[in-house]
Amino acid sequence: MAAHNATHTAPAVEARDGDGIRDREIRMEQEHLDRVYQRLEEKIHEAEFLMDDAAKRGQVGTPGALAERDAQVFRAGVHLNRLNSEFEDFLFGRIDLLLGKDGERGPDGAYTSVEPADDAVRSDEGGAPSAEIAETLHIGRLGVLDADYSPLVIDWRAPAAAPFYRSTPVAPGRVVRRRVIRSKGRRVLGVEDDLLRPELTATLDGTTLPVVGDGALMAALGRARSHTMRDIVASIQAEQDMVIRAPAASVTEVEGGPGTGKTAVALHRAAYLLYQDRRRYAGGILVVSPTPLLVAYTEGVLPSLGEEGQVAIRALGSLVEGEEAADWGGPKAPAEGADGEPGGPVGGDGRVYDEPAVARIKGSARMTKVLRRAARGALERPAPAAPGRRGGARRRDGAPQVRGAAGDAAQLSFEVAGAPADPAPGRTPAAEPLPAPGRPAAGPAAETAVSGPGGGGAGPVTPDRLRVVAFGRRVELDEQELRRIRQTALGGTAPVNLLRPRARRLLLDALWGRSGAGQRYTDPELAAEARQAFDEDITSEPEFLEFLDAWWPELTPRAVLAAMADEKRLGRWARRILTPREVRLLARSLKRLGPDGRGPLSVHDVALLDELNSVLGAPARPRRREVDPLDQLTGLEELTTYADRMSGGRARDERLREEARTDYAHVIVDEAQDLTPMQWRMVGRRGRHATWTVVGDPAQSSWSDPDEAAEARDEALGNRPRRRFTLTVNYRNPAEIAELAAKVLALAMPGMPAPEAVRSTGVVPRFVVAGTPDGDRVPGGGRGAVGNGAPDGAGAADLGACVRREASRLLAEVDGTVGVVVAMGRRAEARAWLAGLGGRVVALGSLEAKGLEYDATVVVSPAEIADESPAGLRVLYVALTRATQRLSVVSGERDMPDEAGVPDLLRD
Ligand SMILES: Nc1ncnc2c1ncn2[C@@H]1O[C@H](COP(=O)(O)OP(=O)(O)OP(=O)(O)O)[C@@H](O)[C@H]1O
Repeated sequence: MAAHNATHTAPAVEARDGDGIRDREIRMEQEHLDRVYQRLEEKIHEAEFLMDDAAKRGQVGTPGALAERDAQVFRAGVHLNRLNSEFEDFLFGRIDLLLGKDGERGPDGAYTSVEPADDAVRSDEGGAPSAEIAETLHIGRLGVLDADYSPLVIDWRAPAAAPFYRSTPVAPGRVVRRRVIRSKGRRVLGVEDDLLRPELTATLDGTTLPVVGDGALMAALGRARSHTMRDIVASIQAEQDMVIRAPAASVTEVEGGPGTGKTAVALHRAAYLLYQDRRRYAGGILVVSPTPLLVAYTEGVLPSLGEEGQVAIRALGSLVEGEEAADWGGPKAPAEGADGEPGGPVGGDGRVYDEPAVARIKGSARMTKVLRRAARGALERPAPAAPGRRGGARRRDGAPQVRGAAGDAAQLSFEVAGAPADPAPGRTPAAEPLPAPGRPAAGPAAETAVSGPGGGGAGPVTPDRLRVVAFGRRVELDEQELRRIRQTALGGTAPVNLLRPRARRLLLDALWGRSGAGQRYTDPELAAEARQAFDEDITSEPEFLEFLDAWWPELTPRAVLAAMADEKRLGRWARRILTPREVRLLARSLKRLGPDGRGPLSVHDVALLDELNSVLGAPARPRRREVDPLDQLTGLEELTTYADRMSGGRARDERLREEARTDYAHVIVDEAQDLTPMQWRMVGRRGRHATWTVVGDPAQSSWSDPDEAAEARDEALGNRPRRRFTLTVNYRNPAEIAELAAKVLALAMPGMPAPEAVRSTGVVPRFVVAGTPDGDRVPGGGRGAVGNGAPDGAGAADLGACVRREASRLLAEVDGTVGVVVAMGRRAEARAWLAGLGGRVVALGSLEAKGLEYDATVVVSPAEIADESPAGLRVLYVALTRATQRLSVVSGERDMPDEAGVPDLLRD
């Protein structure tokens, strides 16, 4: 077994005893747990009394009493909820401590000093050191004080609990013995001790301190895995505890290889921060995970730590309000059948997944500029391919002309004719002449005529002419002038949708200028009045608003993405930024969206939408009152009590706050190595004023350009000071599996140290070759492998049969889960291979395996996984490091296995 530098050491052997001592110790802990539950019950009664009392106060009826009642009900409700929670192991730890140096106690009743008093340890006559235990603390998920305020349980996040995690035999501080208590509900099942001062003869209440068990960490690591992650609160290791309790200020960066507990630590840190400063962090912590699968796997951890609903755990594809990527684990898109080409439509399994070449384009920081240009360019909408008659009473797309009412002070005439955004050189826009003004030149007179919106799913085409008859004169803004106005309005970097008022003003300026009306007034005040009336008349015409809607449409991010599916237009926007091939791939992939922008999104599309959201800006909207459908029916407001209304209002406020939240107090990024530059920009927008915890492993990155991503990461994190930590111990993989994975690490990132595995199972990985008879395998091939020679032209059927056999074998060997990891392109196939084997086995694409773990894994064709993308070797490293107990590697033809079945990539 590999040595490890974690804190749990082999306890002092002489202190061990048989089952008699164990049973006695369990009994003692049971008595303590009974006391804790008795106290909890008292607290529950207290809370219930409070609620009851508060309800009575409500009957008094004064507003002050009602508000007080609300506050009490709220507080008592929260309290009751927490106390009633079913904890699997409410109490899980205990430390026995020497007397503290200064003998002072903190608010929780525990001694505050970390170091022992000078006279805490005596030397007996023979020179053997001995000591009396001065303090015993029990550690649990919540703090519980006795009626006399002495601590029955210390919250695991309290400073007094830190020595439970931090003490090592090298620096034990005051801790003599650390005990992990295994309990379920109200029953203590077992205890596991570590002795941190084995040289000491310690006594508690006059009897020698016994030591029981083989160490809690190993017991925790050996447990079968389910489809959800467990908390590690009972066995957090010292180097992990340093991260969890790191001060929240600035940026905490954590690196560590597979299985070093990065995800676990990040989640425990969220719980710790809430404990430390609930006011600051409540509801304001965002945890970003790469996939919905990882979200589902981890989302039970915080509730198990007593923190429910305070922390938002979101997959990268779900960060934009109202949008969700139809990728793995996310909602399925309606399947259209895969066409096998990069960036093609939806895959056969209804999932939207961008091929690496497309993902690389969409994730690149270069997209920032392309999107900015696209958002401006998409204001112009080309006409449909076959133009109809234009001008006069008809638009060129054939939509009927609309006649509107004339204004009061001035009658105006508009004509709007659609035209392509990019007219062929030399084309002169033709328009029918407008009817002559219907009134004498003494006053402004005209009739109104404007083409209506419509024409194709993409909305109206861009009008290329605006004609107004005002003050008896025809005023016209032609295509060139309109374009000039648009360019002027677009100057600067303000969000496009917010520039509409500016564009409107520039249009009016131009019309006013052309009308020559300004010159008629020598008195500036009269001129200003006339101008105001002119503006009001024009802008009160619905036709003018229609023109504006068509000429400066309010753009949605999806509409802009859809516009980018036009390769020609995209080519213009991406000039000198993307290569023609990239333009082709990108446009092709965006064809998944219809002309109106509707359609399934990939996880990378979501980051593009978020960027567009900020480039476009949301126009201010009049607030709409929320109407209860019942009110609409009855016309009556439902009768509610003051408190009901208050709590309803509170719930609604909370919901609105949650929905609108884009800025968090703390952002935790898991698997940070995988964020593309565009995703960093998206996440960065959610933590502009936040402190950060960023955990990741560069060796597991599936992004092909780490330098570009690092730049975007720096930008998102800003110049806040950073505190760096490295985790070095692999708690997931046994040494036998870690050793094999290290070979791929050496290829993927030469010189990168692999984390040290903390345990060994004695079971070496199995190597199996598809297309060879299963029964012929010879145990004990290279490195203990099992192999049976080269493949005999293994096809997909052979591969499938072989994988199924391996999965069945592993299901019989382990109690928990089995993960079968294949190249992304084989996901649907792999699911079919495993059909009928039950819920313990899962098929995963290599990118989906990120962050997950299984009792056993089957890694299918390392060569296929490695060849799938430029980051393929790192992706393979991820696949090989998912197992907690057993690993089988199945090779196909491409893997070039040797006679022992070991594929080329995994040989020395
Ligand atoms: N101190 C600990 N006590 C018990 N189990 C632990 C401890 N630390 C980590 N583990 C376990 O090790 C496994 C790996 O942890 P985790 O998934 O957090 O690692 P990771 O560094 O995020 O891995 P990866 O980079 O591969 O995603 C989990 O099963 C976790 O519960």
